[in-house]
Parts: sequence; structure tokens; C-alpha cells
Amino acid sequence: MSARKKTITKDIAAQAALDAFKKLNPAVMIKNPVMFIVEVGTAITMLLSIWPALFAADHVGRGYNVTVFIILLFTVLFGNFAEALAEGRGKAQADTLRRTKSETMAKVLQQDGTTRNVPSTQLKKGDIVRVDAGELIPTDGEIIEGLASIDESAITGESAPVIKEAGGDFSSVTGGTRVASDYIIMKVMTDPGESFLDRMISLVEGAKRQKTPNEIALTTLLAVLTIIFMIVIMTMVPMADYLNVQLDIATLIALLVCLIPTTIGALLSAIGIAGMDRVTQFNVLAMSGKAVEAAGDIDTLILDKTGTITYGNRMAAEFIPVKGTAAKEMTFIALQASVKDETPEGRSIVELAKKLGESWAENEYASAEIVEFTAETRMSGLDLSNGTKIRKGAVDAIKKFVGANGGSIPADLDEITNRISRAGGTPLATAVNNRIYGVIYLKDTVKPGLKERFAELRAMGIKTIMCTGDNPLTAATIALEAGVDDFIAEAKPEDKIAAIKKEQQEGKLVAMTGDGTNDAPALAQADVGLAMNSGTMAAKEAANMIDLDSDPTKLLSVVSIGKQLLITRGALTTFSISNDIAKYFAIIPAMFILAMPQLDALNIMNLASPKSAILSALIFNAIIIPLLIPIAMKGVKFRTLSADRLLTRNVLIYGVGGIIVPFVGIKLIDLVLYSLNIV
Ligand SMILES: Nc1ncnc2c1ncn2[C@@H]1O[C@H](COP(=O)(O)OP(=O)(O)OP(=O)(O)O)[C@@H](O)[C@H]1O
Ligand SMILES: [K+]
Ligand SMILES: [Mg+2]
Repeated sequence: MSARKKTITKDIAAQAALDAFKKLNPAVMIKNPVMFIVEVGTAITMLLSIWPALFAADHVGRGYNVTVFIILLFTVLFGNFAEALAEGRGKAQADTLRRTKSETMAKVLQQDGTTRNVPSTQLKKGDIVRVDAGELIPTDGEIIEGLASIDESAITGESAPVIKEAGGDFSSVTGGTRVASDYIIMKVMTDPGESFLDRMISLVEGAKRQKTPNEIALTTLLAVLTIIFMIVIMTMVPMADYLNVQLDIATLIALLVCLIPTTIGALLSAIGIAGMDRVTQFNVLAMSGKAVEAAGDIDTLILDKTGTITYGNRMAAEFIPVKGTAAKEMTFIALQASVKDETPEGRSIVELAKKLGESWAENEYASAEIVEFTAETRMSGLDLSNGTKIRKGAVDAIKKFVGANGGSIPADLDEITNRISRAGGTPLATAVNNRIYGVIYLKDTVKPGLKERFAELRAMGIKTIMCTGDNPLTAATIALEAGVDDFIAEAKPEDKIAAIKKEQQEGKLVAMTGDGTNDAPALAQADVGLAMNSGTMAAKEAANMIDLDSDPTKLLSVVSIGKQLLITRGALTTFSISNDIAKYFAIIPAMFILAMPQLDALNIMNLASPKSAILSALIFNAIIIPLLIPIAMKGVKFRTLSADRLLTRNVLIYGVGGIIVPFVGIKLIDLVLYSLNIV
């Protein structure tokens, strides 16, 4: 958990206070129907403050109109302030990010091998750029040559540099980060204005924030309630006439505002923005509020193994020949199968072979055809010009390859593979044409602390499934070590999608975390796709969330925040509506008591006067908004309880509380107004 960004500062609060006035613009307010009605009421009472007899004969006086106008104005401003405050931290963060986006000169490689200086803002997709130690990476791209340590602190806030290299899942670099040592040659992958940093800025700033389907539904419901109460208030006019109770326009407006759900109306968008902001504080970029909400309802989490559950730096640890093959021969074949393999696995095999004394001439394999690794074939290797096919890859894939060439499977192959797999390693079988020579042992490390966090997810009722291209035995070992509930082995990209679709068809919401290009389609299919920042560009583009710290258990925090967001919205809606009901019973008896003494039984509040009842309720209605801002921003306290118990608890606290609090609050305000001789 990171608490590296400061919460609300004085600057943010001051800016929010200013923005609260700017947001009075009716064109902006109309998006929030409840508060728009309050604003219209504010405008009408403003007119009445100037011309008390504008619409009807005046019998309340200017002072009363002015009072109602001021309270209404504050009601609207408080709501705007809540929203502006929620936006504040993101805006401040966007400013900081913008500063890192300083224009740099990029060294673009020309056809003839020389470089030409081009401003970073003019780089286009496909340009090849050289970046040396100490220089800023001008824009997003993929390393095509070199290995360098990159300082990504400008984006992740993490000061320890990360190693990035050509080939494999760690080749993507982000504009605005810095090459700390060595150099890289990179291929530009984004056009101007569409870089990760650009997207990040507009995200934290909330520039493209859209209402989530849940928010739209709730806004509609609140609008309907508002219309119903408008009708209720209008029917009150003839009733009051009949009873000889004089109801003036300011009072009717005040009554309406007290009864419509202004509390949730004022806080609704702040709750959503604050939720997204809280996700950002955990160093996760959420592309939409919808994704955060979906995270709150996740049933199943599908994780990719390599690079997500494990660190993903699978290194060759040992070459194990099958019986009848000499160790030296096995090493040589492993080397041949990997000389042109640019993945980290391939390079680590070459390294190990070198360490074991193998060497080869500069252009020994110049005429050989490279067979690149794909997640589909799960093999890689070389086709020599004499027709010899050298391969290494997943054991089942190599078995099929050798079988297709008429070869047989060595008797001890399975035993060797099982030994590696049981240790959690990845076995790569090596073969030439129809003969298997042995197995390469790739070692990887499970990230620490996963077991505890997966246990927490289980306690929330979320099932974790690891999905890997590796063999079932390795998968089982790693699954056990990491503590996931289930695993799918020998999975090709389409199997990952199928796994997600299967869960979705059962009506479940599915989250997926992954880092590789082969994970991209699955990340897009999932309801919540969380890509590791360490991963490929394709994964990051397909996902709707990116974890800047590349920690798969971060999803746990995101799930908590999502749940908290949904609960907070539910709790404050409950509170708001029960508040309004309570206000109804507080005001109406007080208003009609003179005309209908029978109402005295209902007049439990015993307020000073009908006027005091109205003003006290209206003041309470206004100040409850800023009082609830902290809850809207931080979210209601959230514990890992079952959904049922959470619901009961919240209905009790916010429903019953919502009825009691206004009675106490209104009575107190009434006493104050009375003692100050205001009413
Ligand atoms: N460079 C390579 N050459 C040949 N075979 C490889 C290479 N890298 C991986 N493999 C084999 O292909 C399998 C699938 O690899 P892939 O990277 O698609 O999935 P994975 O990383 O094992 O699983 P995950 O989806 O968890 O990341 C690996 O388990 C391994 O057996
Ligand atoms: K209200
Ligand atoms: Mg992978």
C-alpha cells in the first residue's frame, strides 16, 4: 500500500472553493437534475429577495426571502464544493505529470545509420530512436535493441530502476521515464498526443470522466423522486388554501428542497470521483469508473502465471540430457535452438551454454531461418539450410513435433520433466528433427506474499484461477505455492478467453491480470482487465486498469475500493432518502398545526414556529452536505463481511440513522434560531 501522495491540501481546498462558484453555470448544473432544481429555486428566491411581490402578493417580507435564498445558495455551493474537492487531487497530480512532459530532443536513426534530432512531440509511430544513459525516453515504444535500467519514478513514484530489454514481455518503455544506464534502440509505438503519459494526465484529471451505468441509473431514480415531490408540493397549495394556511413561494421552494434527495444528489459525483482517485493513490490507473465499480462485484479472478504470479524472469538453470545423449551434445542443441531467440528465456539459455564452454562463430547461423517463439506453437528454434529443424519448447509441443517427424519419445523424458515441474520450474524439451536430446530447466520465482492476499480474496468470496501456458505439473506446483484456488495449464491465448467467457456465461463478473502480448485479448474480454506496468504495450492497451507497481495482488485493493464505492453510494442514498422522509414528518405538522390542532399528536418536534420549522430543516439540509463530504471522499468504513451482513449493517446505520439524525439536528437548529431571536 502506498501513501505517497498527500491527501487534501490547503491549495486544493482553496481551488475547490473557487470552482464551486464556477460550477454554478446552469449548463454544467443540468447534468445533476436534483441540484439543478435547487439552483432554479435559488434563482427564484433571489428574484423574490429583490422584488418580494414579483409573483404573488407578499406576506412574508424581504428578510425571509433573503434568508431562504442564502441557505439555498449554500446548498448548491456545498454540493459543487464536494465535487470540486474530489476532483482536486487528480488535477494537482495532472499538473505534476504535465511538468514531466517537457519537450525533449529525440535522436531518430536514419537509413544510413546516422541520427537526426527531432522534437519528441513530432515523433511518429514506427520511428526508430536511440536513447542513451541519462536521457529521457521521448515517447512510448518497444526496445528493439539493447538492455538498460530505466528510472520510471516520474510515472510510478518508485525510485528503484527496472531492467528493460528487447524481446519478451519486458520490452515496452514509457515516454517521460529515463534511461539510467546503458542505451536502448526503440521503436516508437504511439502518435503524438496519444502516449501513456497523455492518457494518464487526462485520466487523473478526470477530463474524460463519464457517468457509469450505475450512476446514470441512480441519477434517473433521483430525478423521478424529484418530480414526484414537485407534484406533492403542488398539491399542497390547494390543500393549504382550503385550510386557510398561507403558503408563499419561498416556503414552497424550501419545502421542495428539503424533500428532494439533495444530500445524495450533491455527493453522488464526488463519491464516484473519489473512488477513482483512491484507486490512483494505490498506483493503479483506472481507465473508467465503470471498471472500478465492476471490481467491487468481481466473482472470479483469472491470473496469468509468468510475470504475474511469478517475477517472469525465467532463467535457464540446467540442461538435462535424456539417457543416451551426452551432456555436451545436449548443451550444444540447446544453444543452437536459442542463438536467435530474443526472449529473456532464449538469452538465458545462450548465457548458460556459454558458461558451460560452448562458443560459435559470428555468422555460423547466418543462413538459418529463425523460428520465433509464439504462444500458439509454444516452440522456437532454427531451420538450418540443409533442412535440419532444431526446436525447443513446451514438452507436449515438442513431443508432437517429434512424433510428426516419425521419432519416438525417450523413456526417461517424463521423469525428467516431472522432476522439474514438481519443483515449479518450466521444462523445455529440445529436439532435432525426430530426436529429443533433453530438457532445459527454466527457473522462476513466485512473488512473495501472494498466499495471504489470495486468502483474503477467498474470504471475500472471490475465486482465483491461474491460467498458464506451462504444463499441468508445473502449474499445479506454482498454484499450490501461490495459493490460488484452481489452475488451467497448457493454455493458449484463446483458452484464456474461453476460461473468462465460461465464467461470464455463468453470470459472473471476471477480472483478469496479465502482462504479456498473449494476454491482451483476455484482458480485453474480462470485465476488469488489470495489466502489469512491467508488461507489453499490447497488454496495457487492452486492459481497463494498469498497475504501475506490477503487483497482481493489487487487485485486492482495487476490489476493496470498488466495493467501498458501491457501499458508500448505497449508504449515502439510504441516508439521504430516510433523511427526507424524516424531514417531511418534522415540517408538515409544524406548518399546519395552527389550522389543524389535531396534528398536535404528530408534532413531536415541538418546534418554535412554522417558519422556524422550515428554516431549521432547510439549514440542516444544507449543512449535512459538507458534514458528509469526508464519508463521500474516504468511503464508508469497509470490512470483509459477507454481502448480506454488510447490507443489514448499513441499512441499520444509514437508514435508521438517517431518520434520527434530522430530528435531532433540526431541533438543535430550531433552539439556536429561537434563542438568537431569529424566528
Ligand atoms: N522462448 C521460448 N522458446 C520456446 N518455448 C518457450 C519459450 N518461452 C516459453 N516457452 C514455452 O511455451 C510455454 C508458453 O509460454 P507463454 O509465455 O505463452 O506462457 P507462460 O508464460 O508459460 O504462461 P503465462 O500465460 O502464465 O505467462 C511455456 O510454458 C514454455 O513451455
Ligand atoms: K433534501
Ligand atoms: Mg506470460
